Amino acid sequence: MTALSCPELRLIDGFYDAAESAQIYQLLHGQDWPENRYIVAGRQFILPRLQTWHADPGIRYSYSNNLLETRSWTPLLLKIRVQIEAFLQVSFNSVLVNLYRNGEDYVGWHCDNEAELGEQPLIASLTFGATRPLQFRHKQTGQRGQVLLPSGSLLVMQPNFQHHWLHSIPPEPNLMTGRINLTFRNVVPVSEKIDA
Ligand SMILES: O=C(O)CCC(=O)C(=O)O
Ligand SMILES: [Fe+2]
Repeated sequence: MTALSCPELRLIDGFYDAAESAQIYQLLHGQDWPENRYIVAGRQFILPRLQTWHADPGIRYSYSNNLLETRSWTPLLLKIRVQIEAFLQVSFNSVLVNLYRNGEDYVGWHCDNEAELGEQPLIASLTFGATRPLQFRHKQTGQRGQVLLPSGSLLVMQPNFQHHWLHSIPPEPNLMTGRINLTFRNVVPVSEKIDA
């Protein structure tokens, strides 16, 4: 199965050309990466990748706030954000940066459907460095597929993708090179629940 059989995914290959992508990879790789061990409620978690989270002032995201400090935008991340926003005609206020140091790093099956992303979470996902497959699996039917994400590609996850499908980047033990992924998101403040 290819991405074409998942109508909620749209892949734009070569959004950045090879030279630009290699340069962006190097610049992002050189940023300061935090420790991937976290203690939450007395338990230690080890993320099988490195992450940073960048957002506009005042934007809180429970997933990241449990694990990650919120950083401000770097000039490079801001430049990419502006380019993606102009292309998609959508605005984003945050980005999660994932570094898969080699094929041992991965992300397990999940969907990005936190309440803070709103009912219709469109996510723009950029890849720099090694090509890895994004696998997807239908929540009800179990139907599966994958799409290869080359360096410089932009994958648009349409809102219904998170409603109907789980996704993962599986480990690939023989892969020695790194991959950096940016997922641009729009976090909407969730109003406090008021008990009657
Ligand atoms: O690395 C990728 O392509 C996907 C990352 C992802 O699913 C996430 O950060 O939520
Ligand atoms: Fe995800």
